[in-house]
Amino acid sequence: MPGLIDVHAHLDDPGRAEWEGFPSGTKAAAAGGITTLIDMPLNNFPSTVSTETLKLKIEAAEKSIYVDVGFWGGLVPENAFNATALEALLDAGVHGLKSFMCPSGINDFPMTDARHIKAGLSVLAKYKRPLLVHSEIQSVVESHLETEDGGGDPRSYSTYLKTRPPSWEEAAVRELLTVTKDTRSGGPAEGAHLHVVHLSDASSSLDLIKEAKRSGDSITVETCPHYLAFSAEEIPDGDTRFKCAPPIRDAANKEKLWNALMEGDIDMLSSDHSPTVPELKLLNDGNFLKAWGGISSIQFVLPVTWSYGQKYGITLEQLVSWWSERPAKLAGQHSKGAIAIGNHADVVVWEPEVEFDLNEDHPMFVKNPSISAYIGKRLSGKVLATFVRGNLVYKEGNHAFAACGSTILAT
Ligand SMILES: NC(=O)NC(NC(N)=O)C(=O)[O-]
Ligand SMILES: [Zn+2]
Ligand SMILES: [Zn+2]
Repeated sequence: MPGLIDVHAHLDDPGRAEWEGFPSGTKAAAAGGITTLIDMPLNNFPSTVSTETLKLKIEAAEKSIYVDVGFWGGLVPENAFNATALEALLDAGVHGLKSFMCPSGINDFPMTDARHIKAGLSVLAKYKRPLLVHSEIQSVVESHLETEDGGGDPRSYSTYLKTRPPSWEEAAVRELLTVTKDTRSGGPAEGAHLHVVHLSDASSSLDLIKEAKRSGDSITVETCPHYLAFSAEEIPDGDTRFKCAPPIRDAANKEKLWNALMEGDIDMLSSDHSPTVPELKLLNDGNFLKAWGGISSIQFVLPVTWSYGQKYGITLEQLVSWWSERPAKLAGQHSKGAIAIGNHADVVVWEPEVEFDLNEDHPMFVKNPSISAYIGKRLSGKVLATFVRGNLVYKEGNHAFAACGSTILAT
């Protein structure tokens, strides 16, 4: 199959390499059949919001990556109204921009509002590159729940779930759609594209996105394997490995997400691999309100999608569409995403029918395996080998000696 392209991964390098890092993160990606990933501009320090900080990223990645790696740049209040700075960042090779509509949890990556996003889109239009948005708007009414005493037991998942209701996602999407109109044919930002990352709410938020697509807005949406594999009902008290934002919702929502994916209303999948050190996951404490939000998953997205998708009758062709073709298009990777003459030979060899237990004995290549929400699961779909541009980078538990992945810059 074509190698997977993960358009949403946080490898935290430079600056927080103890959370993940380029060597461990790309080794895990290769072991999971991912041949290209586009690294997010935050959780590393400093955040990737300028040509200088992009340079640090590229330096950190070079000679230490086992798969191809590209970069998103950050759209933040500091650069949003500075077209010259944004153009410099895009000229330097970021594949597009990423912004947050709520606090990101990272001090040097502040949130943006619709005005910043409108300004960003108008610059992106010239480059025909996308803006990816973390679409949640913190509402004042509910935010008191996020304070220390929570309004419930902080070890109980339902306490956390209530702090980030679907209305947060809906409010963000509603606001985004006031500016995505600009991307329509003939509009002031024609050529720009808006991509909603990690959708969790399969109800109103998704309905709004569907309607915008029908109206001709240039908009796509991804969801992540953890929203398709888990439901709120089954998350044990204190098990903060499952904390992420937006949160994993109830089983009925999960069912709706699968239906939307099967119907083509959700365009693609990404890992949103967002690990940290075990100490910040507060695994002993189990405090959902204080623990770091983010799921560690990059090595297992292929078997997870395949295993949990059996019930819905997913096909290999759908896997390729969700994990290779459409992500390649979003990231402007025209020589990737399909096995075709002239393309890079980015290939994963795997056995869909082979099952394995993801226990402590299973080789894990992420830096902090204990925080992964998938430990303890039985999955089907074993990756045998991964090739990046024809180079064998992973085979049956072993990696190539040389880290021969390339940094990929947009031109
Ligand atoms: N700072 C983060 O990496 N946040 C991430 N955290 C999640 N998803 O829980 C994200 O993508 O929003
Ligand atoms: Zn996010
Ligand atoms: Zn993320």
